Amino acid sequence: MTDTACWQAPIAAPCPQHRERALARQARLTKPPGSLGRLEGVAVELAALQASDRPDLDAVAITVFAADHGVCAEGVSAFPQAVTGQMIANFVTGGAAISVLARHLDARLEVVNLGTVAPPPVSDGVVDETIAPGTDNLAVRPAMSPEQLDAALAAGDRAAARAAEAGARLFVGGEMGIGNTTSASAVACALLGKPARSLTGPGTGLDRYGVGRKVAVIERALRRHADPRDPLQALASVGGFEIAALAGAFIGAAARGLVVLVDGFIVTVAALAAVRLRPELRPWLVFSHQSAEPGHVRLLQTLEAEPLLCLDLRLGEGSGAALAVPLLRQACALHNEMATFEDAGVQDRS
Ligand SMILES: Cc1cc2ncn([C@H]3O[C@H](COP(=O)(O)O)[C@@H](O)[C@H]3O)c2cc1C
Ligand SMILES: O=C(O)c1cccnc1
Repeated sequence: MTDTACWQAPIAAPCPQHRERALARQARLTKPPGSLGRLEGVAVELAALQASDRPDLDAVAITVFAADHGVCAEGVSAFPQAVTGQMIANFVTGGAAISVLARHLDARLEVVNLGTVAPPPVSDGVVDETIAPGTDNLAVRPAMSPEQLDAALAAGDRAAARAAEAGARLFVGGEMGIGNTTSASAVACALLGKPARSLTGPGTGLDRYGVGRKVAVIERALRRHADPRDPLQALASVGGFEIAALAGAFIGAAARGLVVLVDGFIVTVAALAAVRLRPELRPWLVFSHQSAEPGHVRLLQTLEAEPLLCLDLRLGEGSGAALAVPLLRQACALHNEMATFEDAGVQDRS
C-alpha cells in the first residue's frame, strides 16, 4: 500500500540506564517507597522515554484533527454533520472545551482540517490538509482509498513534525468529527475481531434504538470489507481521515522523541491501529483517562493500559488528555524537586 511511508520511521526504545537511575532516585526521596503510587512509575517511565534525569512536560502540543464521515447518512449520530466545521471555528476562536484547557495549560493548540462537508471560513488557526469533503459511507463502500489513507497518515506525521519543531515534549492528539464513534467502533471491531455490539455505544447521546441502528450499520460494514485485521485495511475500509491522521501523528511523535498522551475512545482506537502497525510505539503511549463510551475499557485492556483518570468524560477533542497533563507535570516536579533522605537529613528506614 505504502512504500516510503512516514509510519515506518524508526522509534527508539526507552533508555534502560535512565530508567534504573530514576528508580534509584525514587527510592531515595523523602517518602516511604511506593507512597506516591502510580505517579512514581509515571515519572520513571517519562525519565526513560526522555532519556533524562529530570523529565519535563512544560512544553505541550495539542493537535485536534477534524474530518467528516459519510456514514452520517445512516443516522448514526445525535448531532448534524455541520457541527464538525462549526466546531473547527469554535476551536480557533477559543470557545471549545479543548481551547479552554489548552489556554490554562499554556499549551500549543493546532487544528488540522482533513476535510469537512461545511468547512469553516479560512482562518489562520487552521491547517488545511483537506483530502475530500469527508469519507465515503463505510456501510456501503470503503471509507477511503489507499491514497487517501496515505494522505491522512502523512498529514498526521507533518503535525507531529510541527509539534517537535515547536519544542514540545508531550504530544496530545484530539479529534472532531460527527459520526466518528461509528468509525472508531468499526475499526476496533475489525482489529480485535469482536462483534459490533461489544464495542459500540451512544457517542454524543444516541438512545438505545439509535445504538441498535449503529450496531447494525457497523455489522453491515464489517461484512462488506475484506481482511479487516490488517491495520491499514481497517483504517481505509471503515476508518476516518482524523483517525488515520492520529495514527500517523502518534508514530511521528514517538519517532521524534515526544511522549504521547492518549485521550478517549476514538483516540485510543487510533492508538491501537498505530500500535498494530508499529509495536515499538506502545511504550511511548501514556493513557490519560477511561471514557464513559462503553467500548473504551475493552480497548484499554487490550492495550494493557492503566488510565490515570476515570471521570465519566465522553467528549473527545483531546480534553481528557489535557485534563491529565497537570498530574503528569506534578509527577515530574515531585521526581525532580523532592529532597533525598541524605540531602534533607531525614533518617531512612533501618
Ligand atoms: C458540539 C459537539 C462538540 C464535540 N466535541 C467533540 N465531540 C465528539 O463527538 C463526536 C463523536 O460522536 P458521534 O459519533 O456520536 O457523532 C466527535 O466529533 C467527538 O469528538 C463533539 C460533539 C458535539 C456535538
Ligand atoms: O471518549 C471519546 O473519545 C468520545 C466519546 C463520545 C463522543 N466523543 C468522544
